[in-house]
Amino acid sequence: MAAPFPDDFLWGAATSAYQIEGSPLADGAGPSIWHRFAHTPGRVAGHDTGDLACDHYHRSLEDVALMAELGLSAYRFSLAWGRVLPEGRGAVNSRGLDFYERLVDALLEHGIQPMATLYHWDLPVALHERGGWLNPDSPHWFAEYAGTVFRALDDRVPLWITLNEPWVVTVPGYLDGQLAPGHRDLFEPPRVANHLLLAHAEAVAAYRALGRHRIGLAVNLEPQHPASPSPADLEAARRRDAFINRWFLDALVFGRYPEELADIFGPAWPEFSAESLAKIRCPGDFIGVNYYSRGLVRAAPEAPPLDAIRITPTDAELTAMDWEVYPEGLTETLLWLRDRYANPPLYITENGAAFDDPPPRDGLVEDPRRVAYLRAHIRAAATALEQGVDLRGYCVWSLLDNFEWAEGYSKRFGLYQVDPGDRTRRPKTSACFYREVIRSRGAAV
Ligand SMILES: OC[C@@H]1[C@@H](O)[C@H](O)[C@@H](O)c2nc(CNc3ccccc3)cn21
Repeated sequence: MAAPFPDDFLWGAATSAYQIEGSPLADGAGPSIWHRFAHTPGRVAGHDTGDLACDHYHRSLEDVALMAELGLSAYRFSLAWGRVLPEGRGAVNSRGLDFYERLVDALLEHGIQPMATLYHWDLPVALHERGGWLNPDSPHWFAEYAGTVFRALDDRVPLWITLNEPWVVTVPGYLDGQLAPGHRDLFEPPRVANHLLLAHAEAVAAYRALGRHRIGLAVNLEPQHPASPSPADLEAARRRDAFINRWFLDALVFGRYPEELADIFGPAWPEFSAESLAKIRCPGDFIGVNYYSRGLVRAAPEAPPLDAIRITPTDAELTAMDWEVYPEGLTETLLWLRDRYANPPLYITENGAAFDDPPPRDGLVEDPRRVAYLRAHIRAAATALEQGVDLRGYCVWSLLDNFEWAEGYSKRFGLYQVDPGDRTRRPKTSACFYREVIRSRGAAV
C-alpha cells in the first residue's frame, strides 16, 4: 500500500515503570500504591508482583539497544514518582533521577525520541496515606513532582504526557476496585477525576512556565456500539460513551463534564463551580490515544451506576484479554477526535494485543496473531491519516512482556518475550514485522 505516513512520523513502543523496572525500593525509592497492592494477597493473579518485573532497572541500556535494533524513532516510558520523590513531596532522590537521566541520554545517543509519562498509576504510598487523589492538595503535589522532573529532564525530553488514562485511575481504582488502590465507592470517583484534571492543568502550567509546547494527556478510548438496535441498548451505548470516552476529554477541551455523568452518579455527583471547571479546561498540545478494542454494549439495569455492560461478542476474534480484535474502531476513534475536538494533534500512545505466545524456537517466538493485529491497526491508522487526522506517531504496547497489573505476568503484550526465569529478552516475529514497518515508513503493512 502507498505509505501515507510522513517522514517525521514517530514509530515507537511503550512501557511503564512499575510494569517493567523491578527494584521498586532500590536506591532510596519510596513504595507506590502498586507495590502495596501487588503485595496484598488476592489482588494480583498468581500472587505476582513488580518486585523484579523485567529487571529493566538493571537492563535499561540492553533494552535501549533492542529499541535501536527495531529502528524506533520514539520510546514512551513512565517515571516512577516514588523514585524521584520517595515521600511524594519534598526531598529529591538524586539516584532515582539519575536512572532516568541515563535512560534518556542512551535514547538520545541512539536517535530515539523520549516520550516521558509523569504518572502511570504508581502513586507514592506516602501521598496515598494523606488521602491520595482524594486530597484537594493532590494537584499541587503532582505539579511539584512535575516541576522537579521538568527541571532535570526537559532539556532532553521533547514530548511529555502528564497522566496515563485518568479514567482507569478513577474507575478501576476507586469505583470497582479492580486496580490500586482498590476502592469501591460511588462518591470518590467524581472527586478523584476532578483532582486528576486539576493536576494535569497545574503540571501543564508548570511546563508552560518553561516556555515549552509539547505536553498532553493519554486517554483510553473505545467506540461504544449497541449490541442491538433496541432503544435501551442505544441509550446504554450513549451512556457508556460519555462515561469512558467523553468524561475527561470534554472536561479538558470544553471545560465541562458530559451531562450524562450527573445522571450516572446521581447524588454522588458534586456541584462543580464555574471557577473549578474553568481550571480543568486545559487541552494541552496533543491527545495521546490508547486504543485496544471497542465496547459492544447492552442495557443492564442490574449493573448500576451505568446500567450498561460491555459484552464479549461470540462471533469475533478475541485477544487473551477477551478484547475483540476490531481495527475499524481505531479509525472510528481517530475520526471522532478529529470531528469533536477540532482536529487536535494526536499520538497513538498505546496499541497492542495479548496472545498466548508459544515458547521460542531457535531464539524466535512465532506470534502471527500479534503480527496480524498490528498490521490491521497500523492500516486503520493510515486510513485515518488519509482522511485528514493530524496523527503524528504510533506506539506499540508493549516493547516487552511485562507485569499486566491484576493479571500479573499471565498476559503478554510484548514485541519481545521476557523469559520468566532469567528475564532474557527474545524477539517475536511481531518485532521483525514492526522493524520492517518502520524501515519502510509504513509501506510494509
Ligand atoms: O492492558 C494493556 C495496557 C496496560 O498494560 C497499560 O499499562 C495501560 O496503559 C493500558 N490501558 C489499556 C486500555 N484500558 C484499560 C481499561 C480498563 C482497565 C485497564 C485498562 C490497556 N493497557
